[in-house]
Amino acid sequence: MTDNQETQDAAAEDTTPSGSATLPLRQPCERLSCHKSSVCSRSYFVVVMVFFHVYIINVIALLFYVHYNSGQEDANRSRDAPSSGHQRPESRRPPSKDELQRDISLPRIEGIRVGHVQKVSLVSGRLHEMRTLSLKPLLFEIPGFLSEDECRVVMQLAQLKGLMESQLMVQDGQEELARELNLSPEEIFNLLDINQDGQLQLHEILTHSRVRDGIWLTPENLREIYAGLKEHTRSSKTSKRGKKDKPLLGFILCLHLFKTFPFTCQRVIRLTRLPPTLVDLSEPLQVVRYEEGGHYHAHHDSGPVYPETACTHTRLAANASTPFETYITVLFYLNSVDGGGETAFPVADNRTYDEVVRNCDKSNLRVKPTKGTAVFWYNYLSDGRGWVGEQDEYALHGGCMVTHGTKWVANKWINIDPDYQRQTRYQRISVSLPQSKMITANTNVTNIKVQS
Ligand SMILES: O=C(O)CCC(=O)C(=O)O
Ligand SMILES: [Fe+2]
Repeated sequence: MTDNQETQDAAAEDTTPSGSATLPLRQPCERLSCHKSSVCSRSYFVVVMVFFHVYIINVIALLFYVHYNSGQEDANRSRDAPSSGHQRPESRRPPSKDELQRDISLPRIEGIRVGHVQKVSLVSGRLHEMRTLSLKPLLFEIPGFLSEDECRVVMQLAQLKGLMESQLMVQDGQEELARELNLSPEEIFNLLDINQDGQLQLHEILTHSRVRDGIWLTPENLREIYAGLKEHTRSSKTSKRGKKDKPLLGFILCLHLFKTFPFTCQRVIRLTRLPPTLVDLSEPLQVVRYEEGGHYHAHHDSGPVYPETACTHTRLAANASTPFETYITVLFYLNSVDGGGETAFPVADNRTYDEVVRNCDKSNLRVKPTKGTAVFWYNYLSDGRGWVGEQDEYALHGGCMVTHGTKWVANKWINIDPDYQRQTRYQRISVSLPQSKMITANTNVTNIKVQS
């Protein structure tokens, strides 16, 4: 034994209670050659055992983590999966406690900085780009959100609906539009048959009974449509389109939207990352058409939605004392406008403007309408705890005057009651209602306003 070794062994025996204080003094090969009965080997044994246990615990924790996460992903996937064809959204079944908890939190997209582009997965097999247009309000632009075909169909359907508003019977000229939609009677039936049970319940027709703000089809109107449809469906197998089509054609436009918009709704959920229940229970799409000279003065969308003007589903919860607010606006451009028609945000990112803007040119930010593009913004700030805070004054916006051509847009307003308790109560009641009582109007074009 060398002097050096003796010194080191002495040091090893003179160890602290943990026994580890002397270990770094040894060379690795020397440590291995320690005698079994020495303090050194006992400390080693303890250290190795500790490491071993920590390792095992880590492995177990990792396995738990992987298991838990894959479960979450499955749940998310089934939640996010586009409702193919005629499937109803999952939210129709009563949610579990966990789902409810998740469904009442409000994630917010980060804007990062003006001009920042992030990829979003809205449809399978394709990524969309989402560009931050302003941070105040938090405003994004997504080119190509709707396809050309989708824009066309929404405009045609809205046109048909507009024409239908005066009467249910199809007039000359409307037939041409209806023919363009090219729907077979079976397709019409399918579109009506929301729950796909092969039968038409009255509530499936009632869902679309709102003609325009505050005006509903009468029970008599509905009975006529219902009778006409049954007759039509029966005769359609044997005869070609004939006179019987007529009462139906006016109605197609409401129904067809079921086919067109569930996907839009799904995309909005993916885009905003909001709980599906919330989007599902919000107002139906509203279509707006501006003729030349048409414009919309600067305003906030976040005004309350009162029962007289709220759509079917919001009527369930909204009453004069508990109005819902428009938390998010998603605005779709259905066509590119030949001249003017920009959506203006007069005070975006810079509160320099102190009067109601009448001149679009002076707005801080103007978005040019481009077919298929969607823009969306938050009308409310966050309260910092994941819930609705103050109304965002920067969300002031308007539609500039259309100088050439026509402008078509559609609004999807996502409604929320800023009162957390009321909102959660509302969601709980709505999602646990049986489907037949659940009034789902989330895919209905409700109105055409001409702003002039
Ligand atoms: O037409 C636009 O660009 C804006 C429309 C709008 O703000 C609205 O309909 O509330
Ligand atoms: Fe607006």
